[in-house]
Amino acid sequence: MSVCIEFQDVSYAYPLTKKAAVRHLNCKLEKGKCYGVIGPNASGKTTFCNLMRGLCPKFYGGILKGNVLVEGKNLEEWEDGELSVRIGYVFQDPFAQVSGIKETVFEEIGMGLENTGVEQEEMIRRILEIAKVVKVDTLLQKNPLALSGGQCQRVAFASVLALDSDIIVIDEPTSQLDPDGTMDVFEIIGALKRQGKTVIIAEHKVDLLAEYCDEIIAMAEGTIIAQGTVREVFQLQILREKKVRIPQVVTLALLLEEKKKALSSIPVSEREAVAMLKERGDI
Ligand SMILES: Nc1ncnc2c1ncn2[C@@H]1O[C@H](COP(=O)(O)OP(=O)(O)OP(=O)(O)O)[C@@H](O)[C@H]1O
Repeated sequence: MSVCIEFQDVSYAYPLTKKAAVRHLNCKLEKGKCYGVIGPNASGKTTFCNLMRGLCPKFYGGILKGNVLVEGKNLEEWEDGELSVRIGYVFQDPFAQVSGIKETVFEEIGMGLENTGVEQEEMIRRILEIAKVVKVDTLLQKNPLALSGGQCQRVAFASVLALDSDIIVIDEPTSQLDPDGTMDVFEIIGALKRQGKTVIIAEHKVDLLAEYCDEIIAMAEGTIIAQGTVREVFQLQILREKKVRIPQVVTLALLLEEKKKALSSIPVSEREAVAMLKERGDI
């Protein structure tokens, strides 16, 4: 097991707030795995993402206690520029990600690459390739400030993918997207996983997380209440107690269990549930 991010008893309070946004976070994230971060509104998901990217407290200010280690090195030991290439970060608000200084989507996607020493030919090749993958190839000559929410979210995603970071943190990437756009994002996440990237994704769409993630980190009221495989975490009673959303298929399986009609195990996708029901001859 190779740990790439570790939280050691991390608590953090934003400036001018009395209550810490997150408290006593302890977790280890392994290289090459995909993590889904779930929890109700204001449970601390974004703050957790901001912490691993070093934005709290460097950008936001506030008080940090404990240690956040990236590749074994404490956050303070990382140069800002170095960390921003090592960890790609797709913000919750795509409009916040757009630089506002580039005139075309093409330039916007390439912006992060400009300072990394990538040769121009390679840079153009990468921008065109990624634009196709995230389906913004028809927008390349548009002004980034004239994009719709969904288009902006795709461009923000493309800018981060262009950096080819080993670790990619994505905070609610589908909030502005329709169902097709959402599926596109999850397909990209699947491709990133296959490339061996470490992906951390905060999302409310738990049904999709269950299908794509290796592990789930569940948060409530600023703390991590559970971490483990999708199957382990989603069946925990504490999630229901803390009003953490769980996949519909898990709710159904737990209900069947209550009625003494339990499936052979807890399914985490519709496909699995159908297979289990077929196996015992129910359908
Ligand atoms: N910039 C900020 N200044 C002060 N408090 C903040 C700031 N950002 C977040 N908070 C507070 O920190 C707590 C955790 O918020 P956070 O945004 O991390 O939760 P979240 O789980 O991502 O929520 P959501 O699902 O609504 O995006 C909340 O109480 C929130 O009000």
